[in-house]
Amino acid sequence: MSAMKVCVLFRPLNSKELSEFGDAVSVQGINSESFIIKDEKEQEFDFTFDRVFYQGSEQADIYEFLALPIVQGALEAINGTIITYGQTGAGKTYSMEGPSIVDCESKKKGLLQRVVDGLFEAIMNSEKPSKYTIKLSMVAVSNSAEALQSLSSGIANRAVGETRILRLFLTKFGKLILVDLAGSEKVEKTGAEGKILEEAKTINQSLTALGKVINAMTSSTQGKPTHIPYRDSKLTRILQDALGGCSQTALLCCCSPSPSNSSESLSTLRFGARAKHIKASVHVSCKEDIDNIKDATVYPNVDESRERILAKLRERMTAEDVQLLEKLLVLEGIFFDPNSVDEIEEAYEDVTSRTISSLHKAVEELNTGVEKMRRENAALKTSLKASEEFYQHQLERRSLCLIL
Ligand SMILES: Nc1ncnc2c1ncn2[C@@H]1O[C@H](COP(=O)(O)OP(=O)(O)OP(=O)(O)O)[C@@H](O)[C@H]1O
Repeated sequence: MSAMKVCVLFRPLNSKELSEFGDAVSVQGINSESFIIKDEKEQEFDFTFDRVFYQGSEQADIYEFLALPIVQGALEAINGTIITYGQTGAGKTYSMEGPSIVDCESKKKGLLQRVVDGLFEAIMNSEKPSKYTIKLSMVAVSNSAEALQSLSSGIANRAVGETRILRLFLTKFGKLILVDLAGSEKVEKTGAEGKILEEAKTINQSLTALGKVINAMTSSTQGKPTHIPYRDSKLTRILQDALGGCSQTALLCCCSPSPSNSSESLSTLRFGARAKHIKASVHVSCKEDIDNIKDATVYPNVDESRERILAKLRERMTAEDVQLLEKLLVLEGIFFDPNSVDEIEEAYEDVTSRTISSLHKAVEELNTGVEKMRRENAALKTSLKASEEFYQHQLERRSLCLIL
């Protein structure tokens, strides 16, 4: 089984598509996993995914297949990520949030509401609900309604068109990330100008970076470690855990079934097909990590959490290096929440990369210095040789005079 669960959703035809093409569709279902799609030239392409949700599918079915195992995993300390991908208007936000986060008919609730409800329900039904704390980016929330209200107001404050990333942290347990990616269509098709064009370009850059990461992860390397360019964009950095770490990830590729959008749908499906090939082997270390987390004792206060993080760093570095790193973090003005292992790791990564680049700079300077000294040395040798020849010549002349 692939490490990433990849599903496809075909939303219902919208009124524009219906008026232009009637009820014509480019998709022909084979079964719940496979279908055929025709491009503009009527060429057929067949695809198979973990599950295909055709027009008229229930939001509850998508949640149960795609997200429920991730919610259950979060309670078992496995990080989870759910991503919706596809062109503008393909149904990403509808799948994630339904028509509205709060005040939503229960049948139409999206993945977000169902994940939050599912999480609180599982916690309330657990033997010891008090051992769980849920944080929404860093704000503690105590029930589903409070969480959804905060998410709803947070979402209302975001610009339309950008990628929305929602993070839910279960302190001491898993972290859940829900990502509603920005539209994946080509910039030209949006007809964007000015500020919107600039925004579209940034979106394209982060989607390109995501594509590059997935390509790097799925390229055959014949046993050689491949460089995965996670740091190329904020999006791929945030998704680093989801794509390469100890995590369960689900990707919902949202498509229009209309022939008018077949080329964009095909590009979304090809992206999904590529993501499906991310090897399960990148998750091999997961089991051990999860067992370690499960076995770990509960750390009730900040000092103990900090100690746990430092202990983790000590495993990789000498005590002296850890002390230096602590000092460096303060000097560099990198502040972090001592409760969050992720943040300290990010800070650690930042310091490491900065240290590496200063080392690179120092090596470059040294090389320049060495080169300069080499040139000076060569020049000295040449002038020494010239002096030797001069004196030799003088000596020979004097000897000649003496003989004469
Ligand atoms: N499964 C669905 N059932 C009914 N209506 C849907 C469904 N999916 C999408 N729609 C409708 O299609 C329209 C566009 O959907 P949506 O806003 O989710 O697109 P999107 O992919 O998030 O676009 P953008 O990238 O612009 O955010 C909305 O009016 C939404 O109500």
